[in-house]
Amino acid sequence: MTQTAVQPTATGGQEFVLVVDSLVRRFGDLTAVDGVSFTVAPGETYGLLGPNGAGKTTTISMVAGLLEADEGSVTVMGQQMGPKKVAPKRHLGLVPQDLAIYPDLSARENLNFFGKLQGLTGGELKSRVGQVLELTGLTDRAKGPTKDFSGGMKRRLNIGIGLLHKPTLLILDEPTVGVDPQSRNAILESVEALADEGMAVIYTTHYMEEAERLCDRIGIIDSGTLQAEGTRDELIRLTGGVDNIELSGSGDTTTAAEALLRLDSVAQANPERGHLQLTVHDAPTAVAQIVTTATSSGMQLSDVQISRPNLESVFLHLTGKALRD
Ligand SMILES: Nc1ncnc2c1ncn2[C@@H]1O[C@H](COP(=O)(O)OP(=O)(O)OP(=O)(O)O)[C@@H](O)[C@H]1O
Repeated sequence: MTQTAVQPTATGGQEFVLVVDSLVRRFGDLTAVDGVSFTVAPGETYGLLGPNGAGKTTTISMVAGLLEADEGSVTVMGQQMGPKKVAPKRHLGLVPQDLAIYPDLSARENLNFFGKLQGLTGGELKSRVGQVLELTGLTDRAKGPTKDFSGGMKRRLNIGIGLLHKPTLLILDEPTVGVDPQSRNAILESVEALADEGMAVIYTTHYMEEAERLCDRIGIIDSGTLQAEGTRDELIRLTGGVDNIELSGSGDTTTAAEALLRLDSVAQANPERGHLQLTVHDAPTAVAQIVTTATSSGMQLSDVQISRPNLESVFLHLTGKALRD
């Protein structure tokens, strides 16, 4: 669960699409990335979740071979990555935060242009462009200059360009920042479809809902360091795994609190006038017994609210600050 250096395997790392080992990158006095290690397996979606300035873009710039690492290494399909390396870059599709499309060309013309740059020709190019237009939901808008597109449509096309050559590993850097809800959903659905087809994906975001929905494993990054990594459930267990239940209503909350504390599921009970705050284990299972006990010990309930920990709680627990400042 906690961060450990990942050793490339005897097979040259090929059981993983990507092995990132102890990466460090400094800008002057600032250490933007400070010993980050993680792996991504075939078909896995790995989320890098952290606030602005955490070091996500710097990390993936080194993963994509755009930026030299000061220390550490990146191995893609068993090949060492770096700014001067060509072979490992063929496995990657990088979708940067900044748009790289020609505004006077249509979506199809942009895809044809970038497809040719990537070495696609003839029937293969035509069929890939058609598939990518479909996947990004732009088939109906394939004609007409892209300068007329919404921000979300431009971003979908940007993703499409990264997919043309069928990369083994797709890297998406905050692909939903500033897009409308409809495009956001279309982007998330496309990523799910690609992962279902077996593509490995790195997805950076500061939206915890996106990480929760898409990612098989999540690395929580702050101040250039991976604070923890694991599945959503593994990360949530780091918070102690306790849930909160708030009972509202009239009656004797102090007596109800005493009775509730005798239940195995209730760890803490704080009575206030008209409210009772409970810290409990496994709220969905425990709630029925809690309601019965509170009612039979003198509370008349008007409302019951359950809140469970999420990745925001994990981030708060690990760093003492909110994910979205
Ligand atoms: N070329 C650079 N020169 C100097 N400092 C840089 C450079 N690139 C990044 N930084 C600094 O490194 C730190 C990490 O930045 P980075 O862009 O990797 O974070 P991020 O998690 O991707 O944030 P965001 O969500 O805002 O994109 C920040 O403090 C940033 O200001």
